[in-house]
Amino acid sequence: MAEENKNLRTPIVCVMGHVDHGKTTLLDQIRGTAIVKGEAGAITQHIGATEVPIDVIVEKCGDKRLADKFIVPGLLFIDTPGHHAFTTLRSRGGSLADLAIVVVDINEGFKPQTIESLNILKRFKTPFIVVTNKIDRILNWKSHPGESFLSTYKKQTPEVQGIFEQKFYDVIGHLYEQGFSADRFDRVTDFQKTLGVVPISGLTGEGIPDVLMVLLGLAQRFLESSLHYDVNGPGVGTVLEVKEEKGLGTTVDVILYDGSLQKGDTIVIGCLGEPIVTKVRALLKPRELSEIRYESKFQPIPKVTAAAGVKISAPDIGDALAGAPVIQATPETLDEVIEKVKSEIDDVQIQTDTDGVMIKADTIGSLEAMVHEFKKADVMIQKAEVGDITKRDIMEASTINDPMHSVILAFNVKVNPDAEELMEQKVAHNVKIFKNDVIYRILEEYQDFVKEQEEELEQLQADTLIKPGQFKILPGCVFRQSKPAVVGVRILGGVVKNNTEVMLPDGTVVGTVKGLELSGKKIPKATVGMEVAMAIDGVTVGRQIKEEDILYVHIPESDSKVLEFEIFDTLTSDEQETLDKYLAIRRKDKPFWGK
Ligand SMILES: Nc1nc2c(ncn2[C@@H]2O[C@H](COP(=O)(O)OP(=O)(O)OP(=O)(O)O)[C@@H](O)[C@H]2O)c(=O)[nH]1
Repeated sequence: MAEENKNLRTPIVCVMGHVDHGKTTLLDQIRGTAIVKGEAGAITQHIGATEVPIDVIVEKCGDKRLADKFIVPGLLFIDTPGHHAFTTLRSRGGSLADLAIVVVDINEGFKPQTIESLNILKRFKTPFIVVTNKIDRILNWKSHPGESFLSTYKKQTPEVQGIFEQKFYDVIGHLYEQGFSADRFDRVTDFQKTLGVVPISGLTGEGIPDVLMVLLGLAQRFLESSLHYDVNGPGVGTVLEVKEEKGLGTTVDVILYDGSLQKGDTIVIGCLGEPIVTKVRALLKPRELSEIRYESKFQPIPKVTAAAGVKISAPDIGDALAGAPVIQATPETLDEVIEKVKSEIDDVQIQTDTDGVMIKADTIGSLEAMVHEFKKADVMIQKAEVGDITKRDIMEASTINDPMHSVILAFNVKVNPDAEELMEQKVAHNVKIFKNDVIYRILEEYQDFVKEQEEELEQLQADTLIKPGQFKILPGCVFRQSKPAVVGVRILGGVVKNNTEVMLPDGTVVGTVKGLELSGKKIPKATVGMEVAMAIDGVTVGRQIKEEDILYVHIPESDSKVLEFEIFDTLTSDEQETLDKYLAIRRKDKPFWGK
C-alpha cells in the first residue's frame, strides 16, 4: 500500500475569482513561500506553474508531525489566474485542475466573476476552497505576516474581531444563496458537506499556511484515488498555451498530468483538423534566476514526470490548440493514440440552434464555458467555433436578417485584418461584434444590446399603433360644413392624430382626420385637454355629425389587441379610460371583438 502511495502525483490547483480581488497577489505569496522556505533544489519553477513541495508546506505550518500524515508530494499551482486557465486545462470529461481556490475580497464581497467561478466549479464538480482576501484592510487590523489565521485573529481587539465577523458572515451568507453550506475552515468537520472558507491576506501572508493545509487535506480526502499515476506510463497532458519563442519557433506550454515524457518521444497533439504527430525536439523549463549568463530564458531537461508544467519545442506544431490533449505514443500505439486525441476533440459537442448568434473563442474549454453560460441565459447559438474572427464569419453574419442574431460574440480572439476591412464596408453594416476577455462582460454587453433593440422595436410599434382618443365637437365652432368639415373640438381623452379615422358612439366609422390646428398652427396630433380646429374628411356637419357630439378614434381590431393585452399598463390613465369606453361600444353587439 505504502509503495503504491509513492506514485501519487502532485495535485494541480487553479486560482479563480473576480478581477482585482487578489488572485495574482495570492499566487505571488505562494511562490514567495516556495522560494523563501524551500531548500535549494526543493523549489521547482515550472512552465506556467509553481510547485510547492510537501516539506515546504509542513515547515510553513510549523508542525513536523504532519509530514507523516500527508502522502501527496506537494501542490502544483497554475500560475495563470482566472477561470480562463481553469477552462483551458481540460482533460477528458472534466477539468485537469484537481483543486481550486476562489478568491473573494472580504471588503467587497461577491461580484459577477465570483459567481461565475462558483458555477464553473459546480459544473466540473471540482473540490475547492474559498479564501476571503485582504483581511489586513479591515479597520485597525494588526498584521502578523505569514502567521496562521487563528494566531493573528487572536491578537486582534474585540472591536476588530467584530468587524471581521460581520464581513466574513456576509460572504458565508452569499455562499449560502449560491447553494453552498460554508463555514470557517477550522470549524468544518466534513469538507464533503461543508465548504471551507479561509480568511487571508495575500499581501501579508496571513492565513497562507491554512490555505496550504486545507488544500492538502482536500487532496488527501477526495483525490487520492485519482492521483495515482504510472511513472513509466505514456506522458499525458493538456496544451496551456501555444507560443512563439525567439530562437525556438512555435512552442507549446503543456501541463503534464500523467506519466512521463522524454526528449525524442513521439507525441500526438490535438488541433482542429487531423491531430499533429511530431517528435519532441526539446523539453524546457525556466532557467534559474542566478544563471543569467545564458541568453535563453529556458533550460533543456531530458525528462519530465507528472504533474509538471513544461515547454515543448517540436516541428510542425503551429496548429496546436490551447486546451487540446498531448499524448506520447510509440510505433505500436500511434494509431490508437491518434484516434484517442481525435475523439477527445470531437467530444466537444456543441449543440447549436437553427437560428442565433455566432460564438468564437480561443480554446476548446473557453468555447464550452461560453456556450454553457450563454445557453443558461437563453441566448440562441447558431455557430460556435475556436479561432480568430475571419472574413467568412463576417460574411455569414451579414446574411442574417434578425439584428439580434447578426452578431459575433468573441472571447479572447482577434479580428483578422481582412475581416476588419470587411466590417468597414456597407455589406457588413448590420454585423455587430462583442469582444472581451471576460465572459460575463460579453454576455452583459449583448444583453444590453438586445434590450436596446427590443425597446427600439417597441417604440416603432408604439409609433405606428393607433392609440385611443375621444373628442367633443364644441358648440358655436363649426367653421366649414364639409369637404372637409372643419370644427372646433376638445380632446376628452387620449390622443387624436392626423389621418386617423373617427367613429360615432354607435360604432359607425364616418370620416378621417385631415388636419389639426392650434392657434393657427398645424400640429400632427392633439392630446387630452387641448382645444383645436379639426378638419374631418367624409362628413357633413348637420348630417353625420353635429355640435356637442362625442366621437372616438377608430382603432383597428389588431391594434386594439396589442393595446389591451400587451401594453395596457404603459398607457396613461385617460388613454386607458378611453380604450375601455371604445371597447364597450365595440363589444355591445360583438362580445368577442378584439379578444
Ligand atoms: N491590502 C491588500 N491588498 C491586496 C491584497 N491582495 C491583493 N491586494 C491588492 O489588490 C490589487 C489587485 O490584486 P491582484 O492580485 O492584481 O488581483 P487579481 O485578482 O489578480 O486581479 P486581475 O489579475 O486583474 O484579475 C493590487 O493592488 C494588490 O496589491 C491583500 O491581501 N491586502
